[in-house]
Amino acid sequence: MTKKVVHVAVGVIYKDQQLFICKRPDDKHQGGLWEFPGGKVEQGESVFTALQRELLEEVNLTVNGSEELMVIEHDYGDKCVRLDVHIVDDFTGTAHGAEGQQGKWVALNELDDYSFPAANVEIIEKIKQRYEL
Ligand SMILES: Nc1nc2c([nH]c(=O)n2[C@@H]2O[C@H](COP(=O)(O)OP(=O)(O)OP(=O)(O)O)[C@@H](O)[C@H]2O)c(=O)[nH]1
Ligand SMILES: [Mg+2]
Repeated sequence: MTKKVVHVAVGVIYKDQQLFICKRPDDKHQGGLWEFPGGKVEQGESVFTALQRELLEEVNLTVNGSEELMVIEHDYGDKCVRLDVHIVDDFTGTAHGAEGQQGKWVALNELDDYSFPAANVEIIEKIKQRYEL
């Protein structure tokens, strides 16, 4: 039987050589680790609409446009995810953890100081290539 895959829209929020990241609540899947804001794509919803909805809910940003970076499938054992990762550099608003979670702007060359879920290793590699770090 094929495993159910959870489809997730993930936003790499970029401004002036920095990314906005959030800390996942301890009680959630991969809790306590840092993440790029985002969440599940609902039935019948486009990835871009999910991205807009999740980033407004989680970090209070209005996404005007985004660009696909990559799609990653990762099996955590307890859960299988498909991350549809987009670079978000066209947005309005001031980013903050709008659901009470910790959130911060981190310089691209300091990303390695933060622990992310295993699926994010590839994302971070790709970001480094893109911004020539
Ligand atoms: N948002 C986000 N999720 C990620 C990342 N990396 C990663 O493996 N995930 C996984 O993707 C899944 C989606 O997550 P989510 O918990 O944000 O979903 P959601 O916002 O819809 O929240 P919910 O769980 O309250 O419904 C989680 O299993 C999470 O562990 C990442 O960088 N950002
Ligand atoms: Mg989320």
